Amino acid sequence: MIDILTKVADTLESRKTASADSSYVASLYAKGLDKILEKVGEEAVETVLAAKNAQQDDSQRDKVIYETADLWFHSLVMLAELGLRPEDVLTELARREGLSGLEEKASRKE
Ligand SMILES: N=c1c2ncn([C@@H]3O[C@H](COP(=O)(O)OP(=O)(O)OP(=O)(O)O)[C@@H](O)[C@H]3O)c2ncn1[C@@H]1O[C@H](COP(=O)(O)O)[C@@H](O)[C@H]1O
Repeated sequence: MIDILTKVADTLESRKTASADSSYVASLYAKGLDKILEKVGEEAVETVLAAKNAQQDDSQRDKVIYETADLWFHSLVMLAELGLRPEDVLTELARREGLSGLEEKASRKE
């Protein structure tokens, strides 16, 4: 399933030469990084609101998945705009795997 991140990232890369009229991603690139960051922020807020609603109402759980997909997608566009890849983030997560968050935080304070 992680392959989908690579596949979408490849599509996002190919949209760098596409016309803004034919591609939503190309239209975001044309508007620039600030617009992309605005979308990431907007989708993050929508994800938080969906999660809070799902806490009260199980029927809202699908909305959390939908909004998280929007957030991940726009984050991938942000990475692409900056010349970064989802694999870079996955490598960082892999580096952290098994490293206790509490221990890591404590080591920063020393
Ligand atoms: N995964 C996605 C994806 N998820 C969400 N979206 C779009 O993201 C947009 C954001 O939704 P909103 O409701 O926030 O947008 P809006 O109100 O139209 O936006 P604003 O005017 O407020 O900026 C919608 O147009 C969605 O269709 C996506 N658009 C594209 N992709 C992937 O990107 C690929 C390339 O897309 P195109 O460049 O459009 O061909 C596609 O093949 C998909 O794999």
